[in-house]
Amino acid sequence: MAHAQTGSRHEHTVPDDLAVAAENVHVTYDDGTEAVRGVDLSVAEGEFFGFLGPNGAGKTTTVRTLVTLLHPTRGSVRINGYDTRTEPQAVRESIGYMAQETSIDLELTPRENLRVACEMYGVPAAQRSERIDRLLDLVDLRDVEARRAETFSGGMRKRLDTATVLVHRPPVVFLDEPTTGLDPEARRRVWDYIERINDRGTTVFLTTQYLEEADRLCDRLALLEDGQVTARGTPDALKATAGTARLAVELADATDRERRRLADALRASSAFEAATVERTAEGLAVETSDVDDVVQEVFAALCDASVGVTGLDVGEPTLDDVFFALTDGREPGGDGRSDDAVAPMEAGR
Ligand SMILES: Nc1ncnc2c1ncn2[C@@H]1O[C@H](COP(=O)(O)OP(=O)(O)OP(=O)(O)O)[C@@H](O)[C@H]1O
Repeated sequence: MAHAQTGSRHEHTVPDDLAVAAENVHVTYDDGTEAVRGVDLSVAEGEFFGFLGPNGAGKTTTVRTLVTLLHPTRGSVRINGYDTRTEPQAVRESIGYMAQETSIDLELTPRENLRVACEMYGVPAAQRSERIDRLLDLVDLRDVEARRAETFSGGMRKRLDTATVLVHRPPVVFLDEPTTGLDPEARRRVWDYIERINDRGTTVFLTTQYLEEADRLCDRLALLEDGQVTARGTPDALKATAGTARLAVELADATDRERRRLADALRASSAFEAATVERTAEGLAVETSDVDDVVQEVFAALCDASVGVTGLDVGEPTLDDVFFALTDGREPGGDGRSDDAVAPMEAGR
């Protein structure tokens, strides 16, 4: 276990009705590296929370602090209402933590691994067998339950790993890059599984580098850069900050007269306060930050003006666009394309 410097008692109080409540958390390693510099996080019970950031941003350090493996140098953390500093045992009993490195014993079968986990987490003996059966079904390893894990693929090992952190039915699980290195099919199965446990009410705190999945799965996201949260919000809110979507309208008759007639009709409509309309070779392009309303307005204007349309294409911003812009070209979890320092930005809380 790595050791972080321990500091003075926390100066702040944090609410205890959240699954995760971190306030002004700093973590400085013994060599002076300030890996986490003033992080605030609140995750509600049942939430699916995504924690993203480029390599070395401090995600793993933060997660290890939340799960009591490191002490914050400054600041305070409550997990399920328990203080990580004064009640670490209660915190550990109420969480599951899957580290980046697998913690399963490759010499053992899935059933044996789960039995060991049940013992470790103090699952009552009478409940073990049924609980293990259900977990093996949930992670789709029932067919291979008698095989040693060393014969498993990376995806099967990850699924078994995820099952072992759930034997004590923790209300919150922390998953650090659970699908890195897996092929798309294996990744899909791990995501399905994580989604299922969240559907059953488990709070999920996930670090991942797969932004499409983060967009699909997470209720809210935080972006960590250089030890600080620089953006947070729902995936939709974050995408909205990336600015504009672009609607390309291809007209059957793209003469100047026809394009001007339609552009005037579009500009006159009320949804167009936040949109710009420009002429293109094929017809028109509309840039807007309010894509839902504006698409409807475009349709209405096209119909009213009886304009012939041969194509309509909507290009919406993705989380990749958002984070690529925010991190100055370094992708969250990616290999990094620039080492430049980036200015902290706040994208709505
Ligand atoms: N035990 C340690 N001692 C000193 N510095 C460390 C230690 N562990 C991590 N660091 C440093 O702390 C910073 C944050 O590292 P951390 O592993 O938390 O980032 P991360 O966002 O999880 O990165 P990755 O996505 O690559 O896992 C980095 O500069 C790293 O080199």
